[in-house]
Amino acid sequence: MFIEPNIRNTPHNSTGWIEVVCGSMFSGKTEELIRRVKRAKIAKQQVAIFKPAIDTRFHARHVVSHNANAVMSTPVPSSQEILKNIDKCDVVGIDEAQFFDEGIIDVSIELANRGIRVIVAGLDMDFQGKPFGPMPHLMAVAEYVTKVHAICVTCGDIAHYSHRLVSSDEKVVLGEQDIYEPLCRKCYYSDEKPEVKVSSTPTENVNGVHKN
Ligand SMILES: Nc1ncnc2c1ncn2[C@@H]1O[C@H](COP(=O)(O)OP(=O)(O)O)[C@@H](O)[C@H]1O
Ligand SMILES: Cc1cn([C@H]2C[C@H](O)[C@@H](COP(=O)(O)O)O2)c(=O)[nH]c1=O
Ligand SMILES: [Zn+2]
Repeated sequence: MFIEPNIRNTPHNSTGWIEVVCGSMFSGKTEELIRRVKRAKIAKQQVAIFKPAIDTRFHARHVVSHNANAVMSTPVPSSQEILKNIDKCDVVGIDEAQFFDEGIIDVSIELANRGIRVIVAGLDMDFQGKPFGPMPHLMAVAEYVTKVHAICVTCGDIAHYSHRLVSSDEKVVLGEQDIYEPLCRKCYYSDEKPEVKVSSTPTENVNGVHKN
């Protein structure tokens, strides 16, 4: 379990840093982000949480985990909006970071250089097993990287991949268990993995984002 190196910014350790929490879908990234943020609040720290505006699956103004744990957040259309929405705060949480533009890297560095603890959660890989958006760069510049894992729905092993169950080559297709399942390496690369369903017609298309 991740233990905060300096939970309190005393005059002796008033430096910022970047933490990345990454893994497949259902691996507990959001739960871990919420856990860290709640502990910061218990330590009477000022916390601000952001998520990309396209991610409205559960709630527009909350970051919500798959087991219904939730904290208030500000949806923003771009990474620059995070800087505009920061007042006085000690900790900034960013969920679904894979959906942000590349500017999220400099924004995270800028915040950490200002003395803020930045906690970034996101998918390390897309459904094809390719690095997702700004995540690899964020992992490189972070002081701390935590990889979390789901349970493979086929064999019960540790899952590292998000297998898409509908046929679409779009990088971004928002969805849940109906569209994705977490698989371990062996099951993901197996020829016997569950067949991809014929593409369903997207019900919504916001800025090129399909929402099934
Ligand atoms: N196959 C699975 N493996 C692990 N957790 C799962 C699985 N399917 C559903 N869950 C639920 O998902 C929760 C994690 O949700 P969440 O933090 O939102 O994950 P993430 O943000 O990584 O998608 C777990 O605590 C568990 O209740
Ligand atoms: C693998 C993969 C996922 N997505 C989408 C599906 C969900 O809406 C989010 C991930 O949410 P979670 O909090 O990690 O469960 O991302 C996508 O658009 N493209 C992909 O390849
Ligand atoms: Zn497996």
